[in-house]
Amino acid sequence: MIPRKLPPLPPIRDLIRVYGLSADQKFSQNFILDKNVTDTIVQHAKISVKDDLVVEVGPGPGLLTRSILDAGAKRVVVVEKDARFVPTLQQLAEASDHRLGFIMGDALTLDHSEIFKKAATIPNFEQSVSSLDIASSASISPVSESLTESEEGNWTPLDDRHATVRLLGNLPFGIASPLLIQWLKMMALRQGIFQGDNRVSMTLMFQKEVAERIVAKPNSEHRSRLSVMAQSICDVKMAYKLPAGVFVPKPKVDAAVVHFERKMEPLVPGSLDRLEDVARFYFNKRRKTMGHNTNRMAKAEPGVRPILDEWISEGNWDMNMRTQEVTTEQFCALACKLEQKNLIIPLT
Ligand SMILES: C[S@@+](CC[C@H](N)C(=O)[O-])C[C@H]1O[C@@H](n2cnc3c(N)ncnc32)[C@H](O)[C@@H]1O
Repeated sequence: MIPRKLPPLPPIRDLIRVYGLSADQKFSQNFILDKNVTDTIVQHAKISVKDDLVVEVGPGPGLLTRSILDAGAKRVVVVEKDARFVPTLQQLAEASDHRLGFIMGDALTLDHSEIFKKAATIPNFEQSVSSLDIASSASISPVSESLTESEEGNWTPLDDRHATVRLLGNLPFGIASPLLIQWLKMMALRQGIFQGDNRVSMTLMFQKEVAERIVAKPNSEHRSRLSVMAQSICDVKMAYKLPAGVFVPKPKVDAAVVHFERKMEPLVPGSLDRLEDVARFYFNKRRKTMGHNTNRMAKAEPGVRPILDEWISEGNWDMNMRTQEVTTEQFCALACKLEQKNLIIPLT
């Protein structure tokens, strides 16, 4: 299949000037104006004509969106909060051969069924979505073709309702972490665009320091609650580091793109809430030993002591290890035990 490309479009700098779209810090706007950079992000996202749905958060003037469309994506839905971008998004939608739909709204509070509704207005998608109960947990599209040649080659469709859904964004730095946590929790519960057995990936820009925390392995100085939550449910990879000078206006910090692929077998079944509580508790005192933190937890909530003892003896813990040395699997094991016994731990 030959990817459909966009026709020649005015340079993005001209659109910004003509429409008076100077960056507004209220929306954490730092634009990328170099198409080589946005094309590289899209390559890391592995976008292809076979993907069923690509969602972009915060398209702004739309250069990353152009790269997504140039890669041949057949159904792209973008979500943008700043209404000033309506004319440029409209122009891009018209140039896209009806492959692009846009929603003006807040990605933090958006009901994801709106994304499916918008996708359903994109030609070729209608038939597959007409049978979809948007509120249900069904998959979004009965397309199996996209999975037979998945790049890892290890995703086996369980039925013909699988789809490949990709989420991208040069995220507004101000809300990047809350957005990520929200999406990870939705992924865990298979909600919204992460529903059913869809193959889902996310390719997202963060401040470099946040990206380092997300991908940090045990023993890394960057290891954090975010590392544990993300790695419990996704395979994560630092894809692309970008200096601050790539953005206009230039932010105070460098940035990096992280690529996430949802694990077929997450390390915790269902909700991530318990895992978040466990990781928060231990990382609140990250330099303390396991022995110290575990005693602290048992003191704050005595009912948890037998679970902790069991966890420690099963894990054969060295009580002198520090929080940052604990593996994601080990934190997940404790979260699963607490979940099974329906025990809540204190938050500090
Ligand atoms: C860092 S800029 C990226 C713009 C463009 N994608 C680029 O790479 O040049 C972040 C974009 O997210 C938008 N945005 C900010 N908060 C948002 C929110 N809550 N929901 C959706 N979009 C948001 C901003 O208006 C802006 O267009």
